Amino acid sequence: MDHPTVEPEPALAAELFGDRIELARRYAADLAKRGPELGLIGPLELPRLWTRHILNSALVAPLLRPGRVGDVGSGAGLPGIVLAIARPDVHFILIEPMERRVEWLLQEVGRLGLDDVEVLRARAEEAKLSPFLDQVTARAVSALSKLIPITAPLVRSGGELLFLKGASVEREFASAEKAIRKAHLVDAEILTLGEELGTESTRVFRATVD
Ligand SMILES: C[S@@+](CC[C@H](N)C(=O)[O-])C[C@H]1O[C@@H](n2cnc3c(N)ncnc32)[C@H](O)[C@@H]1O
Repeated sequence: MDHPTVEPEPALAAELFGDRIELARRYAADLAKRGPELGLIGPLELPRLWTRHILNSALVAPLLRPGRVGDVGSGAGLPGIVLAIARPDVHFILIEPMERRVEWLLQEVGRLGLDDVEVLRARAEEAKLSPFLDQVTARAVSALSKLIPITAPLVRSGGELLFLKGASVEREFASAEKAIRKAHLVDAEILTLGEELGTESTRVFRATVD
């Protein structure tokens, strides 16, 4: 069966990736070619591959600090690989338990020549990271009330959780009050990124580990 047409690259992509745009193009092409067959993205996502997936992830790049960032449940490499392309000054650890997805991530990291990226086959709750992370990202892994207890223990005091969320983020935030308190999170907030750029916005839950 033929897959739907892949979204043409939006003009904003070159602006967001700067001199790393060629790597982003290669990743988009690889994901479009292999993603559906490997079960990394549904074929119906191809017509919105850039806007919904790649740019949605890239909008978070300015929130990262130079340091160690873990991406929990990286799957196709969203946002981990996209962020590693956009921020070569950051050390990334892509944390993913599923073997086939880990294989894809390792291959893609090699193909793109992303030197400062490690791939760790583990569930977040079993990952042993030393030293602790400065920041952790996650996208489409689970609701905040479940995601916070498995990710906050990986982050150093003063480090941050940055979760890319959908329209349900306010509801999830309200239900995660206890988890936020138990994990000693402070300054928890919801950010909306990308509105001024005329693209689909990205909702981000951000909080600091006390
Ligand atoms: C729906 S996919 C999303 C993948 C990617 N983040 C994205 O936005 O396309 C969820 C991913 O989280 C991974 N995952 C689920 N539970 C996890 C856990 N406890 N620790 C780490 N990864 C987990 C799954 O294996 C899967 O690859």
